[in-house]
Amino acid sequence: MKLVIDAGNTRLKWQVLSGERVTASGACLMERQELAESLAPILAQVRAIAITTVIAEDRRDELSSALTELTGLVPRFHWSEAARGGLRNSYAAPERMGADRWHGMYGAWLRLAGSFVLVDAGSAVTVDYVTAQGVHRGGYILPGKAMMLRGLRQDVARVGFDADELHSVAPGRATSECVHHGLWWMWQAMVQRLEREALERNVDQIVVTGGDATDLLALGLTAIHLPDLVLEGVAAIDQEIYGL
Ligand SMILES: Nc1ncnc2c1ncn2[C@@H]1O[C@H](COP(=O)(O)OP(=O)(O)OP(=O)(O)O)[C@@H](O)[C@H]1O
Ligand SMILES: CC(C)(CO)[C@@H](O)C(=O)NCCC(=O)O
Ligand SMILES: [K+]
Repeated sequence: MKLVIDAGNTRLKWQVLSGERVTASGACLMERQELAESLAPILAQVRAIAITTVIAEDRRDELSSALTELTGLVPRFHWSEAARGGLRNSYAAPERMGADRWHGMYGAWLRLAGSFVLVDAGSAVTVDYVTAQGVHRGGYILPGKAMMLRGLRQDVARVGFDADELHSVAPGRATSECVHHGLWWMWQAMVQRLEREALERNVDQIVVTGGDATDLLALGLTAIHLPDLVLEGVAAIDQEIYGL
């Protein structure tokens, strides 16, 4: 059995694969204790570990040694590449691209025919355009939803608000409403822009993934929702290199 991990800035997501079949999955925070508890039921079966991550080097080293301690295995880290299987990166320095973006694009490239735009709504939001020929046209990096709220909470003195989200775009009449409606209003604008650009650029499909993808769908985005796309992409690459 192979353990595949996507370690993002907020959460770590994992799957256990038996051949190409997912037999278990989970998510946890990056702390040692949480990780050990989350993985406890499957640890004995793990024979290899494949990781995609965008966390900083010190946290990555901690994750690596925690996994080695738990399993006795040295995890295999996968990074962004210049090209693979017909998919081509637009970055002059491909290794600088977040591995989650590359692995998400590769997952979509393997699954879909035609051009696509991949929206990963996680801690940050990324938007990446890929042509039907597999050429990455480029993309965007934006602050994520939780990050936008945190920014308002931390960086302005007089904007306190409830944690409860309000899904409305009506102009607010109290601080909490103004903040939550404002966020929803901005995300609705993002949905409208995505749909317009997809038409203008002849994009066949909009693909969404990440913890906040359901918000985009709730706002009416016409898209394919593939929640495990980043894991799928890195699993495929690990298999191409090391086998099942
Ligand atoms: N259980 C959860 N814990 C934390 N965030 C969650 C959870 N469920 C949904 N979310 C939402 O998901 C977002 C984080 O998305 P995701 O889990 O994809 O992040 P990530 O993989 O850590 O991010 P990234 O890869 O961009 O660093 C947050 O903005 C939050 O609103
Ligand atoms: C943008 C994020 C944070 C999204 O998870 C990640 O892909 C990342 O850290 N990227 C590095 C910079 C880049 O992709 O150009
Ligand atoms: K992610």
